[in-house]
Amino acid sequence: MCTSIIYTAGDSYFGRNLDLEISFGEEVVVTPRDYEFKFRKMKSLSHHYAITGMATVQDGYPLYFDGANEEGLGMAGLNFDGPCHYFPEDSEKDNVTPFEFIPYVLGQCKNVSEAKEMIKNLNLVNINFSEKFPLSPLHWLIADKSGDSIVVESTKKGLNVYDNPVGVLTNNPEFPQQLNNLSNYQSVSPAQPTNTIAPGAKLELYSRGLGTHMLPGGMDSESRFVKETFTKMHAPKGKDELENITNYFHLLHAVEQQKGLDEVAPNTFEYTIYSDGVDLTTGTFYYTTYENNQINAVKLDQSKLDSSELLTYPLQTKQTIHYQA
Ligand SMILES: C[C@H](CCC(=O)NCCS(=O)(=O)O)[C@H]1CC[C@H]2[C@@H]3CC[C@@H]4C[C@H](O)CC[C@]4(C)[C@H]3C[C@H](O)[C@]12C
Repeated sequence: MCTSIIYTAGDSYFGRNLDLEISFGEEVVVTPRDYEFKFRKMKSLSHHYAITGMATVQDGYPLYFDGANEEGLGMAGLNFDGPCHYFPEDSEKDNVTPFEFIPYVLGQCKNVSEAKEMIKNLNLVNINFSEKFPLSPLHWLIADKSGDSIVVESTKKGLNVYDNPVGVLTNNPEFPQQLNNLSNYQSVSPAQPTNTIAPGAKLELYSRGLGTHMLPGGMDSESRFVKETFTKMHAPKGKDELENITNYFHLLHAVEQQKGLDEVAPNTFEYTIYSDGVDLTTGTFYYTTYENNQINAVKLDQSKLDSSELLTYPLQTKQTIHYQA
């Protein structure tokens, strides 16, 4: 399971929680403008927008989980096992494999509307990266620095693109159902409720925060979708980058999966391996890991972007405690 958001407060911040039981050796990877992206069925891209994100590099190829380009367009792949369906090659369409989808879009599009245009003729073709990295069932949140976002889902019906009015994506079910389910929680509120259940009876407001009493708190994707939407929609906007990025991580950590709570096989637990966020205006990439909740960052270094070599930054997973004298 995973959660991805776009949060606009001054700048826009885009990223996700990666919830899983194993790691793929992911690290922060910057793909400079002249790295040659080879595609299985499309012409390669020898010059493109630079991309920063979380990826595992295999055979010299950055397999991005999520990331953003230098123009402020971000994209994240989240598990979508069940409804997800990829198609055989279609000679009428632009055939892009799921593992190429992030570089294909972020390499060429500046914003959500350009991405929408590019996706119109796209076919997510069922070709895997390798035996070791088989096809994975994903859907994607795509967002830009204006705060706009869309969801892309490839199902038996075809390639579906949905406008996302809440800027949140988790996992199953299909996006229209996730949105529909929010109807059940319309009355969740930061304010204390008024008594509409039994207007004549005297009901005590025995606690603060009673307006959120019905807010779900489970690890499942529907619960996280509702909780994250409520949390993000009511998030304050800070006065500077430090406040905003601090708020941003509070938003993602609100749906963090702690170890021990989501058993996916006997005695094996899925948990939030990392949380990350890119400032879509400056390109600074921030992250925390389960082991280290200090915020780490990689600044976008303009002087290194006109190159063809990947830049990699291993995750800092050691917690540092600031002992006071
Ligand atoms: C599993 C993760 C989603 C997290 C999640 O939702 N976990 C629920 C698990 S559970 O369903 O609850 O058990 C997703 C998110 C991004 C994915 C990588 C994308 C690049 C590459 C694409 C290739 O084609 C296959 C290998 C590849 C490295 C992918 C592996 C894996 O698929 C990643 C990590």
